[in-house]
Amino acid sequence: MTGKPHKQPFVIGVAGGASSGKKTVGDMIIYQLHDQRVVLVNQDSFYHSLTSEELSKVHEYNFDHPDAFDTEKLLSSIEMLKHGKSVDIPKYDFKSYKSGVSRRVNPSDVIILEGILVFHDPRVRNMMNMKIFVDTDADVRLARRIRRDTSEKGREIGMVLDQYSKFVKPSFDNFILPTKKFADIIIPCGGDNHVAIDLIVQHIRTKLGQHDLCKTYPNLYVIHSTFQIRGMHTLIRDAQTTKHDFVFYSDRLIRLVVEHGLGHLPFTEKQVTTLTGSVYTGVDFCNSAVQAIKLLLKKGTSRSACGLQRVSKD
Ligand SMILES: Nc1ncnc2c1ncn2[C@@H]1O[C@H](COP(=O)(O)OP(=O)(O)O)[C@@H](O)[C@H]1O
Ligand SMILES: Nc1ccn([C@@H]2O[C@H](COP(=O)(O)O)[C@@H](O)[C@H]2O)c(=O)n1
Repeated sequence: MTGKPHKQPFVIGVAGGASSGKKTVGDMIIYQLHDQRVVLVNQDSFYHSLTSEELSKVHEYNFDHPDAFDTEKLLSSIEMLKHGKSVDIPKYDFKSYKSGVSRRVNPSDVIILEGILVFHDPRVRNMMNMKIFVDTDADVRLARRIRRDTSEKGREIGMVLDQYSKFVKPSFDNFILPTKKFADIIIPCGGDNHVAIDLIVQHIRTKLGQHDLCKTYPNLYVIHSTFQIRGMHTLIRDAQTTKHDFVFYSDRLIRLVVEHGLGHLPFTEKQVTTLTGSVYTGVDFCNSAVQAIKLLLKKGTSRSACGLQRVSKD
């Protein structure tokens, strides 16, 4: 076998009612994962094109029913991406009700699959590593829908309201809401919920950073790679880097490792009295933690010892 073994991407499903904020949540995750390869796939891309007969009676067509989507194509597309292959995903036109030219989607570290019914089919659900349901009140969803459909899709407000009461609301109650129970995370207020988005992104980062070694050694922690860390690694690998810079950046990297390690050591609560006489409650490393640092100092090279001494006085 040649080349690197293919690492399966992390697949996130984002479901919820129409205009609940699914795409907004997906975009916010992408924004925060700027240093990873992330792709957003929209279930809307897999709407069946309408036949001329269906088109002539478009007001009777239920776009909120699971049968409105080509789920087989969606499944095979996600399967391809999961196996590290590029795939052509159709572009759906809400005005002509037809699929047009495709866009090429390349394999990524994270795939976000967003759509009203992405939790409906168990085969699609089972491809997901994380399932998010965006829970937004019906009146907010309707207000956003009216604004969006009249301004972006050029539809009459009467038609939007008819479609809502005839298909959108009943389908939400019958097909979308029952899939909420499959969610790992339910986000109230969608894109306004920054706390939920931060927690989700942290979890994804942890999962992406998990090497196979982490499965063998459950107490192994991998420091999250930032542009700063990658920049310093680039510098210390560069044959053109001066000795002074090599020492400077190696030292900074060693300190980062030690500081990160200290964060995993046991501690106890400790109270101290400050110079002004008030009591401050902080933490104190346990004896075992200090012993561990001393051991590292004994075994360490002179450079790592230097880095260690800067973060631990003992
Ligand atoms: N938190 C929010 N506050 C105000 N408007 C929002 C918010 N989230 C989404 N929107 C707007 O509502 C509309 C639908 O949002 P979108 O994320 O596309 O929903 P969905 O993907 O669920 O249909 C968009 O016009 C978007 O700009
Ligand atoms: N030709 C179409 C296709 C779909 N819809 C509506 O779109 C909604 C789903 O999209 P979101 O991005 O809002 O999740 C769904 O409620 C369909 O009724 C449409 O109006 N016309």
